[in-house]
Parts: sequence; C-alpha cells; structure tokens
Amino acid sequence: MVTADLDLLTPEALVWPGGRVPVSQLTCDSHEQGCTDNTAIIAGSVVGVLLLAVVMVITIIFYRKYKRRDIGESSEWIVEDKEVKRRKVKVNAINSNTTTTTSTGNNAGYSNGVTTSCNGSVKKRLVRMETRGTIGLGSNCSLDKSMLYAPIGNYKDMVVAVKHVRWTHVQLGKKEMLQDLKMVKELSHDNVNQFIGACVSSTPGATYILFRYCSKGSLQDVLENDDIKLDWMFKLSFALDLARGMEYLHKTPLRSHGNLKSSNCVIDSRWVLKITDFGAIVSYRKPGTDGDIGNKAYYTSLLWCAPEILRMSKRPQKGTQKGDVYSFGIILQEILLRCAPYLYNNKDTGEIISLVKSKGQGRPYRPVLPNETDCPAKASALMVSCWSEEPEARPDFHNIRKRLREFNGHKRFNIMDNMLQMLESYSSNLELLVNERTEELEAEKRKTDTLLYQMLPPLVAEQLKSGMCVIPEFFENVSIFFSDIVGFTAIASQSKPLEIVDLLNDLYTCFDEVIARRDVYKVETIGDAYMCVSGCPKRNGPRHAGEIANMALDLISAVTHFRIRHKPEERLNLRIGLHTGPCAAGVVGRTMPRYCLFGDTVNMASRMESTGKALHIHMSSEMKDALDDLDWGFLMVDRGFIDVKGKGLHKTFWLAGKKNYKKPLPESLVALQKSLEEGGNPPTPSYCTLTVGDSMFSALRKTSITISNITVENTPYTSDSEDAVSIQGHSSCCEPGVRSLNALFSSSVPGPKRRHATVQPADFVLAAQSAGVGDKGKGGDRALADLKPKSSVLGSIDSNLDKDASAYEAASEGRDKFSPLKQPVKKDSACYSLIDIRSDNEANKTDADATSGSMIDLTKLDADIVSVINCENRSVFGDTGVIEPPEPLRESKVARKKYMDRRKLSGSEDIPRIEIT
Ligand SMILES: Nc1nc2c(ncn2[C@@H]2O[C@H](COP(=O)(O)OP(=O)(O)OP(=O)(O)O)[C@@H](O)[C@H]2O)c(=O)[nH]1
Ligand SMILES: [Mg+2]
Repeated sequence: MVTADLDLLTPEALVWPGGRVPVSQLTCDSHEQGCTDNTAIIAGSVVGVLLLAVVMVITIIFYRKYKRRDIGESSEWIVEDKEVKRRKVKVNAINSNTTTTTSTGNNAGYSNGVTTSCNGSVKKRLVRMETRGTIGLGSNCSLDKSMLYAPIGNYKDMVVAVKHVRWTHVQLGKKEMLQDLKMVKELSHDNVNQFIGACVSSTPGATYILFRYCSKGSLQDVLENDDIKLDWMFKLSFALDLARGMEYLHKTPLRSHGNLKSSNCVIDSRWVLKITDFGAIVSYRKPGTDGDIGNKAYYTSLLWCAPEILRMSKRPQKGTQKGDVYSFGIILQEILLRCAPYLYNNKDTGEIISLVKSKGQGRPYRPVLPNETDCPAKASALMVSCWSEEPEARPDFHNIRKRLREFNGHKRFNIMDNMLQMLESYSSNLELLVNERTEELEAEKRKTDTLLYQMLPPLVAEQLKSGMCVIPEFFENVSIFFSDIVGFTAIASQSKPLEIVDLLNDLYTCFDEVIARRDVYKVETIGDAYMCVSGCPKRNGPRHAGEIANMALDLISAVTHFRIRHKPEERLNLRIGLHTGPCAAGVVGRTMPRYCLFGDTVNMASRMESTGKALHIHMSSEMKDALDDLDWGFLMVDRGFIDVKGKGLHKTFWLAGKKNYKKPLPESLVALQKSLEEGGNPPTPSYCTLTVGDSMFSALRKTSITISNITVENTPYTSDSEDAVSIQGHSSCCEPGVRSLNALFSSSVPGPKRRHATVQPADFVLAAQSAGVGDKGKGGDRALADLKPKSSVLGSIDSNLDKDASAYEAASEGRDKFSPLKQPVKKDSACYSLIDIRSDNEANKTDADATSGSMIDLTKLDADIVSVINCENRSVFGDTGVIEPPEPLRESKVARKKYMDRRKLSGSEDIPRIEIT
C-alpha cells in the first residue's frame, strides 16, 4: 500500500523548496549561486581515511612489538644456557654425605650420572620411589640403578635447582606465558622459593627452568629421613611455613599453585620451608612417557589432587585455590603422621585415586589415620577440614595459618627461633658442662700438680712442665736435716713387709704434716732415712737454720707420741743430724727426675745424724753458729769433739730445745735442757772413757807410769789394776808440736802414788792413733774415746806405728785432720791436747817440744773418772762410724763405787779425781 502511494507521487506533485523541481544533473555555472563541486573533498577524505588506517596498523604493529619486547626484556627471567654451570647432586643427600659431580655436556641427559657406591639412605629412597612410583615424576632426577641425582647448577653465584620442561617448545609468543613468567619472577616471600628464570631452547628437552636450590631437600625427603628427629615444634613450623607461603601465593596474580605436594615444598639450610615449582611454565613438566613407571608417577602425583579437580575432564592448568587447600590437607597428613599419603589405607595408588574420584553416597575416601597417634586432635581436625569433599567447606590459608598459630598459643615462631632457643639452652647447658668439666680438669690438674710438687719443688716442676731444662743451682747457705730410726733393722726383721710399709707410711705421713708447717723442702726418704732442706730451692735468707731446727724439734716431739701399729708398746728412736753450709741442687734423671742436693754439706749433715744418738738432735758447730746468729732462743749443749768419718774431729752440739717451746720433748732433750739450767755442766757424770784396743790396753798396762787416777777397764771391768797402770817407759816418738801420751804421763804424772798429775795447759785435743801391738798395724783396733759433752778426751793411741806403714799413715792423717783444732779453743771450754802416741822403738826419744808444749789440761775435763775401755772389736772407725761406748754410765758408776770403796779401804779419803795442776 505504501508502494502504491509512492508510485502516485510525481516530482511535480511534490512541493519543492524554492518552488521548482531540482535538476537531475548538476550543471554548475560559476555565475550561478549554489552550484558547488565535492569531488576533491571526497577524494581527500578517502586518502585521509586510508592514511589513518595505515598509521593505525603501523602503530599497532609497533605497539605490539614494543609490548612484546617490553615483557620479554623487562623480565630478567631469561637465562642463557651458557650462564648455567651444571652439576648433579644426590637427591636425598640432605646430610653431610652430599656429593656433587660436574656434568660434562650442557644439556646432556642426567641419567648418565656417575655410578658410585650405593649407601643405605639412597637405597631406602629408591625403594620409596619405586613403591610409590615417584621416580621421574615430571623431573629429570636420574636413576642409574644405585644413585639418584637431582640436577643443580651454578648461576650468577647462586646454586639453582634445574627443572627440565619436557615440552619441546615454549610458546614464548603467548602473552599469558610471558606475563606468567614475569609475575612468577616477581614473587618474593620467605616461604616461596625464588624462581630464577628459564632457559628456552628449540632443542627438545633442552628447555629448563631454574629455582633457587634449597640444601635440605624437599619436605618429602626430610620426612622420610629417619636420622632427622622432628618434634611437634618442627612439624608445626613446617605446616605454618607452608600456610604462610600459600596465603601469599593466593593473594598474588598467580592465585593458585595447582601442583602442591610434599616434593614441591623444599627446605633451605635454615630449615625454612619454601613452596616451589609453581607457575604456568611448571605445568609443562608433564610426566614423560616412561612406561609403567611414568604412569605410576602420574598417579602418585594425583594423590594430592582434590577430588573435584580429579573429576574434571580438562583440569585447570594452575589448579584452584580450594584444590590447593585439599593438597595442603594431604601434606598435613604426611607431616603429622610422618608417612606417605594414604600409607595406612593399604591400597594401590591407582585404586586410591579412583576411590577419591568417585562420588559415592558415603563418606569420601580419604587417608586413614591410625588409632594410636600422637597427633593433636586440633591438628587432625584442621587436616580433615582441609580435605573436605565440599570445596567451600575447606578453610582458606589465612584461616589455616591462624589456626596453626593457635596451636602454639599465638606465639610467633619458626624453626630457626626454635633452634636458636634450643641452641641457647644447649649452649648454656654446654657452658655449665664446660664449667663442670673444666673444674674436673682443674681438680685433676691440681692433683697431678700436687703429686708433681710432692716429688719436685714447684719452681722446678714448673720449669720441667714448660719444657725447660733445669739448670743446677748453687746455694750459699742451706740447712740440711737427716733422720734415721735407730734399730729400724731390728724392727723390720720382726715385722711383715706390709707392716713395715704401714709403719713408714704412718711415720712419714706424720712427718709430712709437720714439715708442711715449716719452710722446708723434703728432699727424699730412703727406707727409714728422711732428708729435708731449708733455704733451697726457695731461698729464705738466714732463716733456714731456724726452720730446720724448729722442724727437728717438732719431729722429735711428734715421734714421742708416735705409735707403731703392729707394735704399740715399742717406741721409735729417731736420731737426727743437722748441718748448715753451701750446696748445689738440681734435677737428675729424665725418666724419674729427682731433685737432689750435692756437696759436702749433705755428707756432713748425714754424718751428724749417723754420729748422733737416739732421740737426740745432733748438729755441727756451723749449725750452732747459725742458730746463735738467729737468736731464736734455741737451747744447745756442747757435745765436745767427735770423729766424723772421713772428716776428722769436729766439735758438735746437741739441740736440746727452744725457749718457750710448748710441745712435749723426749726425756733425753729434757735432761740436756736441765744440764744447761744447772750452769752448763754436762748432763751426765763426767766420765771420760778412753777406748782402746786390746793391744793398746796391754801396752798401757805395760807402761811404767801409774795412772792412779785413771780407771783402766778391760771390758767388762775385769781388770783390777786401775790404780796401777803405768805407761812410763813407753817409748814415744813425736813429731814437733805433737804431744805424746807417754810424755804426758811421764812428765805430768810423776809417780805411781801421785794422784795429781800436772800438765801444762794445752790447747789440743788428745788424739792418738792406735794400732795394736802385734796387730801388724792393721788399724783394726784403732780406739776412740767417747767424748762426753764439754769435757772429753778423745784418745786414739797408736802403739806401734813404725811396724805398719798404713797405721802410721792413719795416725798422720788423723793428726792432720785434727790440726785445725790446734787452734786455741775458747776460754770457757775445756782445753785439749792433741797427743800422738807412738811406740816407736827405734826412735825412742822424747821430743822436747812435744813434752814442753801443750799438754792436756785434765783439770778442765771435769772427769771424775777416766775409764779406759777395751773395745777391741768395736769398729769405731768402721763403716757405721758410730761411736757408741758400751754404756759406760751405769757400769762406770759401779766401777767408780768399787774404786771409791777400795780407796776408802786403803785409807785414802780422797775422791779419785784427776787434778792436774
Ligand atoms: N635439595 C633440593 N632438592 C630438590 C629441589 N627441588 C627438587 N629437589 C629434589 O628433586 C626431587 C624431585 O623434584 P622435582 O624434579 O621437582 O619433581 P617432583 O617435585 O617430584 O615433581 P614435579 O615438581 O611435579 O615435577 C625432590 O623430591 C627433591 O628431592 C630443591 O630446590 N632443593
Ligand atoms: Mg617438584
């Protein structure tokens, strides 16, 4: 109808503007208004549009090119193959047995690794991988029957895990891939393993990606390693690290992991868990076509896959967030039970996958938890909620993290903190332990030092310890102590060996306690002998004499109440000798080094002991002088002269005590002290015993001189001729200055009836060498008189020297030795004559000098009786060197009484007394 209407319309029928029908063809007259030509405009427009299109195309091309270059170049993920120095590392060598080998070819297959011996853990790992089918699971781990290697490499000073992408070519041109790589590269979190880059190659199998290498292996490796003890704190720390990392990943544009499993959680050197193998490119690490193993591996990788994803025909390349939570639940099972997923289900992997995948009416198929497990209920609940069948029922990682933190009372922690804490407590424990051990060590050291210092002086011990050699030292003045137990041999013979050891041990322990209080050094003990020194090795000025004397008094005091264990009724008779003088000291021997003293002082001190008396402290005049100089109040009694073996006559003293000395002292010393109080008289009756040998005795008896005042005894007082002994006519031969006994008696004792002999004062000791007449001068019967303190005559009379050269020599030697004593002695002491008697028949002459010179001053003898004792068999100069007259006191008293009685009977009132004036 509309068409019909239109057909009726003619141009003329229409009302046209201007009242006329426009012409069908434009005729343009320049003069006519309104006529215009549009051709140029149209052409221009067309050209313009075309130009615009070209520019736009070019811009787009350039933009796209630029954009692509921007994505590619601004990302530093591209790795040149030549920049990677490749190695292989034993996959599960997470402990110290990590070995690496350098690969020869850059992109060579890793299965050609070096075959080395297989250790236990590798075997275990192989078993695990075979049974669980994880070998070659998308990885290029090599399996050369005995050894597994994970490829690693060095790239820009860092160690990287090399992951081969089996896909032959990466479509780098794909925008999403480039974006994904750029984004993955930019990820940065403590619990996300750093993606280093990718090396892209068109060669099949030569494309690989790099992640930072974590030295402790994957979580799977750690969980499987029985050598690593994982406590609850450790496990929780792993779970928390994982939750943290996943929470982060889910917030990034990556949004999800898609392949979360324990082998994709790696542990760094600080025990921090890091999520690895994420990103789109990783999903190209499809399992290869390794036959059965490959399929097995494929199924195994699905153990962590959420059921809803398993059911999808086309699984999303990067998974889903809820799918990741499911995977987390399976990992939590691995961590909490410390076993492979579904271990307690006892089913094949394939079967498990299909059971999980199937959506039945009943409870979904999930890992079975053992009845008895130390897994906390809260953790189990979290795990179960993570693998809920309904994805929506699963918590998100933020929630998971919060719940995990609740397990630890919201305390922030990680393994490092935990380990630091452990380390701290360990180190403080260690400190205590070290202190304890150091103390023990110190104690042991002290013990050895004490032992060492007991054997050697500390100074010397230190020198030896520091490897220095000990140079012998000279000491100008030391005091030496020697002691011996009189009659020890007798005691020993009556005791068992162990009793002797006990006795000596008790005694010397007691002694050691005493000496510890004094500044003395115990040099040694030899059997029952004990030797100490003061002033060496530590010099102590003049104190040494006092220290040693004090110690001697202490010891003699200690011995008075010392009891012998096995002979409690017996007393020990200690005999002490002291001397002071110079000595040298040093260490002798290497294997058993001993600190020894050398020099004559030692000999003299020893002689003082051997020539002393039981329970007496015998000392030299040098010692006495030293004590006098000290003026510490020591009480000393003159003993007179004794013959010191090898040293001749020496004036010696007894140490009787000390002023205000409180400790108990033996009676012998008390008696000595008493004698001092009584004016310094000898403590015992002033006997002078002239000990002669048999031959001398006969010689004396044969002499014409009557020694009426002298008791001549032939032990035991068998002789009754004490008042009729004459030595007159006994020839003598004296060298100048030496007085003969003959001279003495012949000139000083005028006649048999004379009781008073007169001799001139003399300053010499009577000392004569006796060689028995007819003994051929063997010197065996040399006699010696026992010197009583203060007034003694030592007589050693040689009656037949000319017959025997050796006796003569002995006499001369004796005389020479005595010669120093020719010096005038102090006024208050007795005068002595040195008289050498020789029965020299050939030279039967009296030397004028000998007779007129010094004579024995018998008045000073204080001797009531001079007894002449025959001691033929007494070896006075023998080895013992002991001058021990046969206890003259008691017997002499008897003799004296007898004598006096006889005197009385004979009408003589006078006490027989030698008074030579
Ligand atoms: N020490 C260490 N070992 C690693 C690292 N990455 C992988 N591994 C080891 O190599 C084994 C295999 O790892 P991958 O090659 O990633 O294979 P997968 O994780 O089993 O499987 P996909 O990641 O799915 O391909 C792991 O179980 C680890 O023992 C790492 O960064 N450090
Ligand atoms: Mg992996």
